[in-house]
Amino acid sequence: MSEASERSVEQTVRHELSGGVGWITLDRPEALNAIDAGQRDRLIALLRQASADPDTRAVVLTATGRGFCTGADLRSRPGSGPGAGPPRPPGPGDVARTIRDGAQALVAAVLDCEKPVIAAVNGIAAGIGAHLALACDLVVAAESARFIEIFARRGLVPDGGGAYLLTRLVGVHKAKELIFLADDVPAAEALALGLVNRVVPDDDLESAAREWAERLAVGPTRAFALAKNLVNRALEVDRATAFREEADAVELNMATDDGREGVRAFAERRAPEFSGH
Ligand SMILES: CCCCCCCCCCCCC/C=C/C(=O)SCCNC(=O)CCNC(=O)[C@H](O)C(C)(C)COP(=O)(O)OP(=O)(O)OC[C@H]1O[C@@H](n2cnc3c(N)ncnc32)[C@H](O)[C@@H]1OP(=O)(O)O
Repeated sequence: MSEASERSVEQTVRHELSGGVGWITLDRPEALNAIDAGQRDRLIALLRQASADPDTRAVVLTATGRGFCTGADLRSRPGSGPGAGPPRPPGPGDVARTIRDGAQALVAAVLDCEKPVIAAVNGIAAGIGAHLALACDLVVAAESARFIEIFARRGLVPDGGGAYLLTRLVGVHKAKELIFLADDVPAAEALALGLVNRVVPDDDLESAAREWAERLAVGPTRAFALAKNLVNRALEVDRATAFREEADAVELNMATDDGREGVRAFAERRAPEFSGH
């Protein structure tokens, strides 16, 4: 039985809402926060709930110990309890379905979350764990953090949007280098590559993530959601589509309370009070 299955998924994937910020914390440090299917599914559920919850204005994704997330838990097998027989070999399409419904759904839950998601990377981010961090809107890394596109070490094809994310973040040649060579990328190099926004001393990670998250949590939440979607789509659509969707987003936002509050506050020479609606 994997350690994960001895503790509840609520214990190993913790959630706390504080000051409008939803904190999601992976807490299985003894396995460097590798995730099994249950933990993956809880992460997806929490991100989807955060997206819909009006009291959640921003999300921070972090972990305990020296691992942020080292990808799929390669030691836990579904139904691998005592007396379980040998694993059934996957049938045709089974693995592709697992990837679609699992790793890809997890990364999509981050990209589609209608709240800003900050990754506070406390340590090693490997495999789908790296993609979980890199899919976030803002990435703050501890100096000791490192990113590993580790799949090639396991003879695997990157999944969970690895090629999609890396190519957009660092370009074709560097993406192929990271995928083919699977070398560790220390935080400072990740910053130089544009994989992360900030690198801070390990002890300052939580406060740095909290500072950004609390600023976002009092900002124009709907405008952030609309802008996030425009940026996410910017590399996929042509200019005409991008300009049309931008104009539609501006019009949508002007119909929100915050879309009017910002300009009104400026005219009245006072600080805006954004409600998030
Ligand atoms: C979305 C996931 C759903 C999961 C569903 C089931 C999965 C089925 C497999 C199908 C996979 C499809 C999707 C794949 C996604 C991936 O992410 S594939 C990549 C998987 N991850 C890895 O290959 C990383 C494995 N870990 C390492 O290579 C090393 O630990 C490290 C990251 C390079 C760090 O090395 P080091 O600092 O030397 O620490 P260690 O001593 O190796 O590790 C400390 C303990 O943590 C345990 N551990 C680390 N990573 C994992 C892991 N991924 N799974 C399980 N356990 C892990 C490690 O075993 C050590 O434990 P102990 O031996 O008990 O001390």
